[in-house]
Parts: sequence; C-alpha cells; structure tokens
Amino acid sequence: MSRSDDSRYLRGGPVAQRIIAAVREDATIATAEGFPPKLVSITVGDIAAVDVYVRNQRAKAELAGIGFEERRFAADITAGELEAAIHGLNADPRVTGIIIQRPVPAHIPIKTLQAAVHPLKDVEGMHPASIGNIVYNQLDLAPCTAAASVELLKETGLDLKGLEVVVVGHSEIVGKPIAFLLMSEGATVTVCHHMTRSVAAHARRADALFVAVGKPRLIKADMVKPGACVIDIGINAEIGPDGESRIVGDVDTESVKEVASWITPVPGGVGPLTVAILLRNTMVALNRQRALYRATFGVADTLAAE
Ligand SMILES: Nc1nc(=O)c2c([nH]1)NC[C@@H]1CN(c3ccc(C(=O)N[C@@H](CCC(=O)O)C(=O)O)cc3)C=[N+]21
Repeated sequence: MSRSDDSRYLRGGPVAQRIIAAVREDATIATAEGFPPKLVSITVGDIAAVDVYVRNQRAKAELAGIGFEERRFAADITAGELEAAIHGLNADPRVTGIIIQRPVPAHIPIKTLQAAVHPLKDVEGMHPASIGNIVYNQLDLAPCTAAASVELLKETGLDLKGLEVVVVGHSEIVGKPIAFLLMSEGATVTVCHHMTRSVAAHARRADALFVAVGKPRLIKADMVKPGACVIDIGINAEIGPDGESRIVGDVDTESVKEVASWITPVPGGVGPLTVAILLRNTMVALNRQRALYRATFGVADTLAAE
C-alpha cells in the first residue's frame, strides 16, 4: 500500500493548513489594526536541518501574512555580539517575535541567548519564564516541536486522561516540554533517556510513544504495543539505497506501522506542523504585547465606554 492512502499515517500537513488559515485571519486583523506581526529568525553557522526549517518558516509565514526576516551570523561570532543583536531586536517595536534556531556552535551558551530574548517576544517558548508557564499549566505558547507532537496525538481522538505515555529523549526543547504538556493534559508520563536501563521495556507499555533522540530506526516493531500511537520526532539524514541523501526519523516505520494504529511519517508528520505552531505562537506573543500596550497606555474605546 502506498504511503498516501494508508490511514495509519498521522500526517501533519492537513492540521498545519487548518492552523495556518486561522493564523492568517488573526494576522490580517492585527495588521489592519496597526500591529503587523513580524518574526525574526536567528541562525548561527550553517546546519542543513536548520536550513530546511527556516526555508519552510519563510514560505509559511508568507502564506499566513506574517513578516519574516532571517538574520544569519557567522559560526565564529561571540556570545556577547549575539546578545547585543538580540537586545537590539527586543528594543525594536516592529519586531514582534524572535526565534533562535538550534543548534548553535558549542562556544555559544544557548541558555544565555535564550534568556536574552524578551519573554513577550519569545515565540519558541524557550525563555526560562516561558518554560515556567508550561509547568504552571499555562499551555497556549509551548516549544514548537513539542507542541506539534502533542497536537498530532490529539488528532487520534485518544483520551489523554490517564493515557500511558512514554517519551524517549529528554532534551530541553522536545522531550521535557512534551512531558510537561502531557502531564497537564492528564496523561501518565514516563521519560526515558540514555541512562534508562531498558527503553524497550518501557516503550512496550505505551499507548502513545514519542521518540526524539536522533537515532535512525531506534524503535523497532517489538518495542511497540499493538494499537499504540507512535510519534516520530527524529530528523536524521542518511544515504538511501539509491545513493541519494534522505531524511528518516527515529522509528523503523515500515515494521512499526504493522503493529501501531497510528504512526507519524518522516518527512510529512511532525515537521510541517512545527512550522504552523511557530506561526500560531507568533500571534499569541503579538497579542500579549498588545495587551501590555493597552494596559500601559489605555485604549480609546474602553475609555469612551466608561
Ligand atoms: N529553536 C528551534 N526549534 C525547532 O523546532 C527547531 C530548531 N530550533 N532547529 C532545527 C530543528 C529542525 N526543525 C524542523 C522543523 C520542521 C521541518 C519541516 O518542515 N519538515 C518538513 C519538510 C521537509 C522538507 O522540506 O524536506 C517535513 O518533515 O515534512 C524540518 C525541521 C525544527 N527544529
């Protein structure tokens, strides 16, 4: 059976289209009201996985009516210079969102950079204050890949309350935020990582299995519970049988799809939705900035109504 007509595949594209259409409505209204959304992407050095992401961001931002500007910095820039650039963007009222593409070169402390982004312009939800919001069950702006993964699980219609979820991978940007999002939704969450004794033993118990470790085909059919939902967040480049480079996830999709009830393809699963969530986050951030503006300077129609 070909990929496109196999109902086990949980595709990100249709969900992304829905979200982008809604974002476009919001962005059109905000622009008409004098608050055009504008996203600035910061890339440090050259990384292929980041390039794919940024290219898609630009294309989808255009569709959604969100301004998009890419700032590229050389791999040998200092952390201080980058921080200064971020402070400049914080201070620029025309810039409503800032995303720092990961990874950055090893000499740049990513946490310092992330903390330099003003929390109200943090569209990736990676500032310590933003991550704190997720811990406190305020879920409207979460790290994009994590939020996209959870959104795809919801597409299955499974009841998240009491659902046995296993997350393989505990990164700051994917695994940990997924765990917090799902705990807030009532799931029972187990997080596995490189020190876990038997990932297979945990994975086999999962009604929903999230995998984000960056190891091609780590998850095999015998590690998956029949009927489970498998969300593959891996993006790995490898050379295919035809000698061409291709992208594969962390799941052995061909064998796992015979066992699982739902599985996200790579590409075409979490990836497209990640971009849509970034744009949705951009509007959430913009609306928070507008609320602050209103609270600080007042708004004519509220005054008139009094
Ligand atoms: N702060 C930060 N947040 C991220 O979420 C983040 C990041 N940095 N750095 C890079 C990785 C990579 N990433 C992708 C997201 C979508 C696609 C995507 O749209 N993929 C499509 C298209 C692939 C293609 O065009 O070939 C697909 O999977 O079907 C790819 C890669 C997010 N990341």
